[in-house]
Amino acid sequence: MATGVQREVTAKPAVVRGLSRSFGERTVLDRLDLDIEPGQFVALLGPSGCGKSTLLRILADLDQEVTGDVEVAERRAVAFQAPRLMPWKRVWHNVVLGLPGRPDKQRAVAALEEVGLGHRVDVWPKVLSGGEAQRTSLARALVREPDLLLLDEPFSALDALTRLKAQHLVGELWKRHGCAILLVTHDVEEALLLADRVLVMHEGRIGYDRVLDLPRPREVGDPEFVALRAELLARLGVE
Ligand SMILES: Nc1ncnc2c1ncn2[C@@H]1O[C@H](COP(=O)(O)OP(=O)(O)OP(=O)(O)O)[C@@H](O)[C@H]1O
Repeated sequence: MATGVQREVTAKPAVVRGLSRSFGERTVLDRLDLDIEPGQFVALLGPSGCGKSTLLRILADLDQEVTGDVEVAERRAVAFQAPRLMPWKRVWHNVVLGLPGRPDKQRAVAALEEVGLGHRVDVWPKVLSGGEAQRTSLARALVREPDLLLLDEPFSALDALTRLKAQHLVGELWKRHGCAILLVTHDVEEALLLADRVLVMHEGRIGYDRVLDLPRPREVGDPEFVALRAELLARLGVE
């Protein structure tokens, strides 16, 4: 994998125009527009049921029942809230599952080492802790060298400390790989700690779109951080 290499990617990893998706009578996405720039870390917030996962699934090409235009980088990868590992394959094999050619263990090991799981290569998924399973899922995404990494609440099932560590890891991996990331999250602080840009969905579209120019590493106590958190919570109707 392209460890330490910032790949030159010029095309936008996602361009969405007039995207609509309905389930029966209910319109979940309503003529939504979105551009994601190369290497940009975008956090997507919004109340439960507003359509965040629906949008992510469409970008991952897991749902094609849509109207509108969607162009997404061919090299994309997804990690979900539940790691979805195959219990009958060893951890390393899970990482390279679905890649063309013979399962490449060396490649899997490199990816697992990158997420701090060099010691878990040969075990079965059932012995992994929740945080380890989630990191395996990240390794599986990164081994595909994506231009766009789609993350659907990847940390929400983790305890607070493991979650902080996983957030830090994602920040580091993003810096190293230079891929664009779309992170669906409920957590305003997580969005403000990690993202370059924060989106809030509202009535089936992007209702709020803000580029963050906060210096990194971010500090939760920083006055600008505190002000942004209040602004976002107000947007989300949590005042
Ligand atoms: N396959 C489906 N069939 C019917 N309705 C669906 C389907 N998938 C999603 N929905 C509905 O679409 C709406 C948006 O769901 P979605 O999972 O995208 O929301 P979300 O913003 O990700 O929510 P949460 O934050 O709770 O995960 C919900 O009302 C949901 O019930």
